[in-house]
Amino acid sequence: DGWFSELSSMWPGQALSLKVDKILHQTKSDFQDVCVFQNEAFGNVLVLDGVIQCTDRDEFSYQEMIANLPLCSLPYEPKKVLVIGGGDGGVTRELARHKSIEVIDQAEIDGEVPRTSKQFFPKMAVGFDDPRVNLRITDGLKFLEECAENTYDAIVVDSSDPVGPAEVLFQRPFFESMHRALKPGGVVSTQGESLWLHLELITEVAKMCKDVFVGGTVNYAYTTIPTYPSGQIGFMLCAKANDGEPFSFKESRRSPPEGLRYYDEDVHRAAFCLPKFAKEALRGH
Ligand SMILES: NCCCN[C@H]1CC[C@H](NCCCN)CC1
Repeated sequence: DGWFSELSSMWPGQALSLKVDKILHQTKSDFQDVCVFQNEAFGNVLVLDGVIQCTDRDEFSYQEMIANLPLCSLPYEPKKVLVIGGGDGGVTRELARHKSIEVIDQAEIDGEVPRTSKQFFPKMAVGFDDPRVNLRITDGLKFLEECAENTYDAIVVDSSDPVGPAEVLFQRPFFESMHRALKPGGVVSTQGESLWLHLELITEVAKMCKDVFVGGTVNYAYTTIPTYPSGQIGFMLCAKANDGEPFSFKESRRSPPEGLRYYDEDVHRAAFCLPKFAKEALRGH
């Protein structure tokens, strides 16, 4: 039997390998290679351009955290949220657990991803079945530039890495368009890469976010997830200023929805406890 190794210039000299029990799907969309294979340890594995996106066994860690760290930090009930990316549907599933939400808009650039997820990851694609979800196959940056200001309580950016279609989602114009689209006090949660692999990038993004979210709050948090390089991944969390109202992501203010397996209040607090080398880098000294 063959093995899949996640070789990438983004993490030189290292690569997670997973045994390929069976290749279930392989295609090339307008944007990227799409592959699904079966692995005895993690179930179905989704790979885009050779990079692991999610697996049956551990996807809940990332999806629950990227959605609940921002939403449970809000001091009020969110009504309108936006997902950029997230074509596998997992983040949408987690947002839909929040009953106060009335509208979940979603902009995913590659229609092949939801199509593939519906066929091979039904437990994630279930997110798209919720009547509040408006999935559009479109470029997230363009979607944001066209949406009215002060529209969303929360925006979740479930992106791939800053190589390929998602590169623009790590740059200033994109964060400025999110800031404009958020209501005062609104929050953003983005796929924020790993402290062990991309601390310089994370530090640059954090600095840029503090400039864009002037008067607001920017924090980095992380979760453990075995199938991402270094076994963990982080989230950049930004809150738009709201008339000088104090705000912090570090305490959850709303109780978590039912049915979670990773996120709770303790995990919320712990997610912001960074190792010394990262704290110092992010504090800018
Ligand atoms: N909805 C799940 C998709 C999550 N996106 C992935 C997050 C991890 C990333 N590689 C790991 C990067 C190394 N820090 C690929 C996209």
